[in-house]
Amino acid sequence: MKKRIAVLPGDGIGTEVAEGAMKVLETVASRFGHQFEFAFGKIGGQAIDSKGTPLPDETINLCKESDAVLLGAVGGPKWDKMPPELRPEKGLLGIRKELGLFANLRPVTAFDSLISSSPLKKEVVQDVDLLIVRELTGGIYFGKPSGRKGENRETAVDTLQYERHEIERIVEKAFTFARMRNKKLTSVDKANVLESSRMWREVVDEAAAKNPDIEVEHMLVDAAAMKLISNPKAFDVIVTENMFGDILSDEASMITGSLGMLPSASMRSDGYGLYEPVHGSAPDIAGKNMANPLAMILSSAMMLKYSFGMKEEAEAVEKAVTEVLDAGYRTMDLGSNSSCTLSTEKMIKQVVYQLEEDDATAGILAAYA
Ligand SMILES: NC(=O)c1ccc[n+]([C@@H]2O[C@H](COP(=O)([O-])OP(=O)(O)OC[C@H]3O[C@@H](n4cnc5c(N)ncnc54)[C@H](O)[C@@H]3O)[C@@H](O)[C@H]2O)c1
Ligand SMILES: CC(C)[C@H](C(=O)O)[C@@H](O)C(=O)O
Ligand SMILES: [Mg+2]
Repeated sequence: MKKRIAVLPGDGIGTEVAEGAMKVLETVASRFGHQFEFAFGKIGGQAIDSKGTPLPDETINLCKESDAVLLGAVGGPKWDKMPPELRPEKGLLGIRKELGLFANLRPVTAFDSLISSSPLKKEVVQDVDLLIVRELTGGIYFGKPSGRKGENRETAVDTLQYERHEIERIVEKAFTFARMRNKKLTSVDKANVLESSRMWREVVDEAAAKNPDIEVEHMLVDAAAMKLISNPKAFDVIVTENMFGDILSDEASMITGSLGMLPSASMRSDGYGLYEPVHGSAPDIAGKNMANPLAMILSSAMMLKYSFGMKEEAEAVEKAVTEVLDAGYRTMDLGSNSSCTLSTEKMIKQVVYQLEEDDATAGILAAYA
């Protein structure tokens, strides 16, 4: 299969980890006989510096003309004092909105060999496998008005607004995923305070009545934050609005041991998607060849599965990552076990090597079959 992939490495460790996803995809292409063409675009601080805007039109067009998008990360202290419209994050929010990517899937999987990397107890994290379905193009991130008011700009305004149809489509997606998994859906809101959350609950209840095969529960976001750490195994699929999903997913990353382990897919209904790690540009470790590339690599596996329908290829990538971790290889964020601590580049090489090894083993097994 021939596919064109837009690559937007962005800032900080974004460029380092995007390299990993491309190397892994090249290996997948040669192992499975596909052709992946990478087309590069600028976003975030990188785009501000060279084009004067965090989201140049050519980047939007490049994404629209591609079969899927890979994005590293945006942001950094260099641009933190920029006016709101010229912040790198505006580029990320803009591309999500522009491409209509309303459904952000953030799977949280506890790898057996990383149980001791988590700050939580072994019995709490072992076997956790949950999916956060985060609404991505509405809510307080996009509400109008927003900004400063008053003679001395002493009033700051952010507006939390949701249209019913925006809630309906994300809730429908969440039911679909719950059906494909363990048929349990937890809707997280703040219905004891927010009107948008009360409408959210109404929509979920209506959908629950139409989908009686799915067990549905409502949970307030503060309690959900607590439960995610005390008993994450109680969750299967979590559906929630934009900002709650942002916060809960970083929290949930600690179940896996590191923010550097969480991949994500930002999708619309036709299967088109942008694939990005949950983490940011990590200015504290950027340029040091220390970042964990696995969240980005696992995001590329999500791309293979969800946008290209390449399930076997996606599973091969996930298997290679699991094997590398089982063999004891770690990046710094997963806890320093000196002899097996790898740089970003070496971790990428290890995953590529494992993918090639698995291919050779599959070839040998086929010859004997
Ligand atoms: N999707 C995105 O592009 C995205 C997401 C989150 C934050 N950001 C931006 O990134 C910048 C930094 O934000 P932040 O520091 O709050 O969040 P961050 O996710 O960049 O980093 C938080 C902490 O996690 C560590 N970390 C993150 N990813 C890692 C990886 N792959 N390997 C090892 N350690 C990793 C960092 O070193 C840091 O200590 C900000 O400008 C923010 O707006 C961008
Ligand atoms: C950088 C920021 C705009 C972004 C978000 O809040 O959506 C990030 O935190 C994420 O989780 O993808
Ligand atoms: Mg976030």
